[in-house]
Order: sequence, then structure tokens, then C-alpha cells
Amino acid sequence: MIFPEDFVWGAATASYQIEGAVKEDGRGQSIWDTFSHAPGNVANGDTGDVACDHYHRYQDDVGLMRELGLAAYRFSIAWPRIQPDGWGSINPRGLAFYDRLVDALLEADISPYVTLYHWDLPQGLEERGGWTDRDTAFRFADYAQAVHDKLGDRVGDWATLNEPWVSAYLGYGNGVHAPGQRDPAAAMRSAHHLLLGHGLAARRLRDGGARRIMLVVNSAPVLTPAQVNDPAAVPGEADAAAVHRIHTLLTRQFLDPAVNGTYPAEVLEAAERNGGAGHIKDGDLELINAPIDLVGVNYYNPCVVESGPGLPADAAWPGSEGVRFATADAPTTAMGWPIVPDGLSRLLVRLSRDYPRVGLMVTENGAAFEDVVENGRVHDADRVAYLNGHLREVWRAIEAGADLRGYLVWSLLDNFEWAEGYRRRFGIVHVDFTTQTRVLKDSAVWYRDVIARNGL
Ligand SMILES: OC[C@@H]1[C@@H](O)[C@H](O)[C@@H](O)c2nc(CNc3ccccc3)cn21
Repeated sequence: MIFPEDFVWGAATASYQIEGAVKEDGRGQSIWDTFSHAPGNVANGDTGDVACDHYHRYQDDVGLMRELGLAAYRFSIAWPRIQPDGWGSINPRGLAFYDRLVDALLEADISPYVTLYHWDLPQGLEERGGWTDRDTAFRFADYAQAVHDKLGDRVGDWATLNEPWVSAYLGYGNGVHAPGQRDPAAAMRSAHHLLLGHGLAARRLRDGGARRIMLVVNSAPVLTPAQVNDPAAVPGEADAAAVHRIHTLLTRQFLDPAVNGTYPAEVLEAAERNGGAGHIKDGDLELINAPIDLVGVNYYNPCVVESGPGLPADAAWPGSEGVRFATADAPTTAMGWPIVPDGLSRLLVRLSRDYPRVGLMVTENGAAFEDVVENGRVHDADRVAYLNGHLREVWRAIEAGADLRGYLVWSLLDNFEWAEGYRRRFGIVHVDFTTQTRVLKDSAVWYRDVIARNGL
């Protein structure tokens, strides 16, 4: 299976998960600093205080990327390094780190793909309401412009947000992520303000001459248990309605406004039932619908549902009344997520059909397994099998006509896995968090060969 000649092979990380140096060079506090230091929020009391110490080790890490032959490296910028409180003057030392990182990547012939927001909101803004407050969207646009002004001469690929669904519904809905609020109405308001911030920032980036702008979403094919292993299975009316509802809340809630400038009726109805839709102002959808070039797709596993009469909505899923989240008949990763490779091709073909005006890129795909270091090596055959199976589906989606530009593996390094802390490892490079030693896992060597062959 050989991929298109211009297919982009890369890897992805995020600032809070790898950088450490949380009090260095003028960095302000983020909501994840606050959340991870609050007892009970993160496994084993882990925090991102040190993480992979990438802030100090970035040159060696870029060397690893070069050794793997990556064409692209997706990383996020920590807003609190740029504006410690989230607004106002720019911290030159914070910006200087990313300036150095970008230059190191270009020197290694690796294209930098910048994500402007991967969940580390400045705590100063959270104290003013965070994403529940409309003003945060405008502060985000100011921040985006400041970063692009500095790096836009060398960075062509820009993602505004990583997974606004997670920021809104895990951060403000069920509270398993920072800032840990449990309020469905706050979550729906936050989802809208994140989208507004996306649109406002995308306009600033475009006005600044950005080459490619994308929105990155966590998306999945929503399937009944029977459909997981039998794409031809036909769900009954109630189950089909459950599938449509969750597809709408997970994916259409974000891509319809961003790509088409419309909200699904079900989202507006859910908002009316959860605090009202007064936060949606006239003209907002036009602002949100700023032209973008790509949708970044983060896929790990399908979302499995069936109807469940009388079931209350899950706090992370306002509007999901009557839906029961089910399990798939499939092997699972260390996260308990089902391994369903063809879910990726089913998703990519669907998104290509539903949103034909934008290209697609797999901006995250990967898996956590219980890695064991043996004689200085990690024989992660399960991760190789996961990646191989999913890349075969990427190839199939391209063959089926999907406008798919590239694939970025999650993740380059083992890192801080949010509420799971360091006990879950997604990296193709093993990190010993005591010594900060990096070791290529077998999956990294395998991925290097895939890149060299441009295929499987
Ligand atoms: O969990 C693995 C990665 C995570 O490390 C990335 O920072 C994030 O972008 C990411 N998104 C997903 C898929 N969505 C999801 C996020 C949080 C909880 C459950 C699912 C997985 N991942």
C-alpha cells in the first residue's frame, strides 16, 4: 500500500503534556496547573510540572524526529507562556522558546504544525469565567494574532483549537478535565465560545497570511454494537435515532458551524433545555464560519451507543436523553478503548462526504498499551499492530476518494496523559520520567520504515 507522493507523515504532542518548566521564563499558570495540583483529579497525583522536560530537551527531541524521518511535527503553544494571565502584553521569553523550536524544526527539514490551544487556558482567564465567558473568545483571537505575527513567516500550518468538544464537555460538563466544572449549561456555553474563538482567530490568521488553517476535532463513527463488526447491520428506529443524536453532539455540533455556518437543530434544542441559547448572538455563526482549509481528525475508537428509553443525559452529553453508551465486541487498549481500525476509514469517508469543501488530515491516532522495557528496548508489537491496522484504513479511505493530506501519530513521546497522568503511555518513543532518557520503541522503528517507504 503506497500513499500519495505528497502525503504528510508526522507525529503530534501538546504543550502541557510534554514541556514541564511550568514556572520558567515568565510562564503563567494554566487551568491544568491548577487542576492537576488539586488532590484527586489526576492519577497518582501526577502533574505536568516536569513531564518530558521538553522545554529544555527540545533540541534532542527534534533530533529524534529527524532520525524517524518525520515530515511534520504537530505541537501546541502554551498560551500562559505568551500572555501569563491570558491577556495584555506579550512575554518575549515565552515566545522565544517557540521561535527556537520552529527554527530547530526547519533546520531538521521538518514542517511545524502549530496548535494554538490544546487545553491549557491561562488561569487568569478562568477566574473571569474561562470559556463560559464570551470575552475569552476575543482574548484567544488576540493571542492567536500575537503568535502568528512572530512565527507566521516560518509556520504555514495552523490549528486554532484541539478538540473543543473535550474542552467544553469534559472541562465544564462532567469535570473530569480542567477546570473541573460540572454544569451542562456551562459546557454548552463554552462550546459556543470556543467555536467563536476559533472563528475570530481564523480570521486573524488569514488576515496575517496563514497558508493553511484547520480546526481539530475528536470525532468517531457512532455505531450500534451490531454495527461495530458488521457495517451492513441495520439498526432499529430507536437505535438509529440514538446514533444520529450522538453523531450530532460529537461532530456536527462543531463542524456544521465551522464549515457550513449552521447549528444542527438538535444542538439549539439541547441549549434551550440547558440554560438557554441566549449566548448565541446574532452574527456569531457568520463569525464562526471563517473559511478553513482542513479539518484535523483525532480518531482513536468508535463511539458505541444504543437507545435506552428514559435514560437521563450524561453530564458530558447534554441533549443525549434516551441514549445508552454501550461497549464494543472488540479488543481494547490500556485506556479500555475498543480497537476498531475500520472505524477510521468509515469516519474519514463520511466526513469527506459530509464536508466536501475542506480537506482532511489525521492529526491524532495512536494507542496506550502496557509497555515493558527489556534490555533497553520496548517491543510494543501491540502498538505496531494498532498503527498498521489503522494506516491500512487510512489508505482505504484515500482509495475511496477521501481528500486526506496526512497522518500524525499520537504521540511522539510518552507524556502526561491528562487525568491518567503518566500511567498511560501513548508514545512511539519511551520516556523514563526519572532519568528523562528517551528510547525508540519498536513502533518508532516500524514507523520510520513506513515513512521511508511512504507506505505499508
Ligand atoms: O488520550 C490520548 C490523546 C490525548 O493525549 C491528547 O492530548 C488529546 O488530543 C486526545 N484526544 C483524544 C480523543 N478524545 C478524547 C479525549 C479525552 C478523553 C476521551 C477521549 C485522545 N487524545
